[in-house]
Amino acid sequence: MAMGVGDRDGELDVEKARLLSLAIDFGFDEDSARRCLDRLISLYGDDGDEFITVEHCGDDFLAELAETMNNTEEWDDLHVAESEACGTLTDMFGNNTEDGFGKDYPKMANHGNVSAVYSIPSQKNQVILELDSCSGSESSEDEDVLIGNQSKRSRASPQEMKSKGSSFPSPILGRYSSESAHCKKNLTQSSKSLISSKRHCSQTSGSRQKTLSLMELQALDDMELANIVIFGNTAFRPNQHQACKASVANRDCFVLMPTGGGKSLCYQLPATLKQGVAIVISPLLSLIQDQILTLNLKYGIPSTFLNSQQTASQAATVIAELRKDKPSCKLLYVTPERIVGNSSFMGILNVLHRKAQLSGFVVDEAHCVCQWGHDFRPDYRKLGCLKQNFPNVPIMALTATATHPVRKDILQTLKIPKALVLEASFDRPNLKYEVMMKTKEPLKQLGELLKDRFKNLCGIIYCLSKNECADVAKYLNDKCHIKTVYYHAGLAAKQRMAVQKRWYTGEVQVVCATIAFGMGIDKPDVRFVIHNTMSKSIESYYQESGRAGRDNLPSVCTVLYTKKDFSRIVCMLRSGQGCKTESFKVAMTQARKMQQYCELKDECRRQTLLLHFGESFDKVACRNGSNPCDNCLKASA
Ligand SMILES: Nc1ncnc2c1ncn2[C@@H]1O[C@H](COP(=O)(O)OP(=O)(O)OP(=O)(O)O)[C@@H](O)[C@H]1O
Ligand SMILES: [Mg+2]
Repeated sequence: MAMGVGDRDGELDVEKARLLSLAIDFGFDEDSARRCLDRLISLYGDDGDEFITVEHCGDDFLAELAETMNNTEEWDDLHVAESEACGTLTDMFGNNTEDGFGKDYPKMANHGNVSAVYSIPSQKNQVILELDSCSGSESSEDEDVLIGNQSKRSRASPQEMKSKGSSFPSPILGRYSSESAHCKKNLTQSSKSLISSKRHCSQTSGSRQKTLSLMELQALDDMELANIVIFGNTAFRPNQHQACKASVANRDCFVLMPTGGGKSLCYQLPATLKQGVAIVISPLLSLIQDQILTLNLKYGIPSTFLNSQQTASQAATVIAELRKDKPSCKLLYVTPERIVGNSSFMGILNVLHRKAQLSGFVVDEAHCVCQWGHDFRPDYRKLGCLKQNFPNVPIMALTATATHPVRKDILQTLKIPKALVLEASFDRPNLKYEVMMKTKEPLKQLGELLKDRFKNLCGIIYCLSKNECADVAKYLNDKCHIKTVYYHAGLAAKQRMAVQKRWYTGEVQVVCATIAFGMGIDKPDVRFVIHNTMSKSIESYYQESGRAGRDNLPSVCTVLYTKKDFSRIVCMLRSGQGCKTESFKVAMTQARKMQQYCELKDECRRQTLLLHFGESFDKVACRNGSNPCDNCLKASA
């Protein structure tokens, strides 16, 4: 039946009212929304019904509205951080080198003095393995091995372990032999410092300390031993051992673990034990930088990288290393662009494979494969070429953020349908989730929150834009006398490094940052993560808030929320996605879910987060746990 003019007018009014309330609900002001809507309707035709019959006109309207807002906030440009990350790596590894790892590597490795360059090891609590040599004899039969959470001062080499009766594959022994003398010396000194280090440990961490008898030591398999000796961990976390075993058995494997769950170990450890080189595909140079520094400087595992921003001679050095009969590097990090459509690199992989020196592929942050994921990288989509070209080389894919459809897509795209799927719970029981409505004076509210609840504690305050970072930090410093630094990709690389260092060393406890701060951040004792503006998706929120409490001690994740912030997110998404309507719509759907999380009145926030990743979770566990979310706390009051 044809629609009459009156019907159409009525429908248009209803639709206009719906769109206006949508805009208001998303935090836009009513006048701007009304002006924008009238303009759109007149653009679409005399009576405007062409506009309202367009599917998803709500998204189009919001996109248009976002553009008319002339938002002047400076969103962060992660590409800047990326190119500078490469600069840092190049500085460190480029100046030399016969072995492809840079002349500074052995020097820094021996002194363990990395904090001057980058702030990793001195912050790590757990890297140590000490032999209690009170007896004065290094090879004494009844010596125990003490492992625990202490600052890094000495480390036993696998040779030391072997002299105690354990077996260890020769490639490792060979590599560690140069460190042996250094380690032995430290070991004889260790008894003196043992008591003080025990005291230190009990003060700094709630983690267990454990003493292994020789019998226990001998019962360990190579992987368990490497976990202790090389990585300084007391034990495996859930699924790590299985993942390592799958890799050593050349089986494809898909590892799903929460942020900070310890995914890196799942491929770094087997790569160290296996013959040849593991190729690690990672999406960001800054992540690669972090990993390379940690592997070389902290664990002494030779690792290197190839990327498009290296000079020809730097790349040639790495390639020459790979062409050796037995390359000494154990892990080679590349961005996906290096693999996809790069025939010369494929040639190098072929040669490695023929020499039986290609130990496996690792696809880190594997959710980037997925088009509707939050960090889609088109070249990740083409990584199916790995299995096609090297069907017998195992692939390990890892991610912290994957809903069920995303997981399926990852396995399909990488062509590893039969991969062993290792899925740990995404729950982080030590994190308390809460949302607070912003008051009329949100900065004052933030200052009071920090003073009342997080005094002298280390934390991150996430902001949406560069200006917001600087403004919030200024307010906290000037008005609240809380020492605060800020960090975004617009700062020069040197400034960013300096900020990170001040925060890592505890000189400053609070950092206001955009999402540029976080890639590779691995500080164990972050006690709070406050979102001064909500994240753009649940996935991003889970990842950002997940930087709290990596030491498993209680920590708080707070969102300060107001509807108006959602309109800022829409503006950001609009300017970020440009005219790509489809991706804008996907991004909007994700942002709406985040908004729903913020607006939950009674539902358990932990359950909502986990449900988003397809994990069913009984909210009673949150309510009865030691860190219930704000809604569960309210319910049990
Ligand atoms: N078995 C273990 N025992 C103690 N600490 C561990 C263990 N495994 C990993 N860790 C530590 O946990 C921290 C987080 O590890 P890692 O960076 O691998 O996490 P991730 O799962 O890759 O996190 P993200 O999702 O943020 O990338 C690191 O400091 C690492 O040294
Ligand atoms: Mg990781």
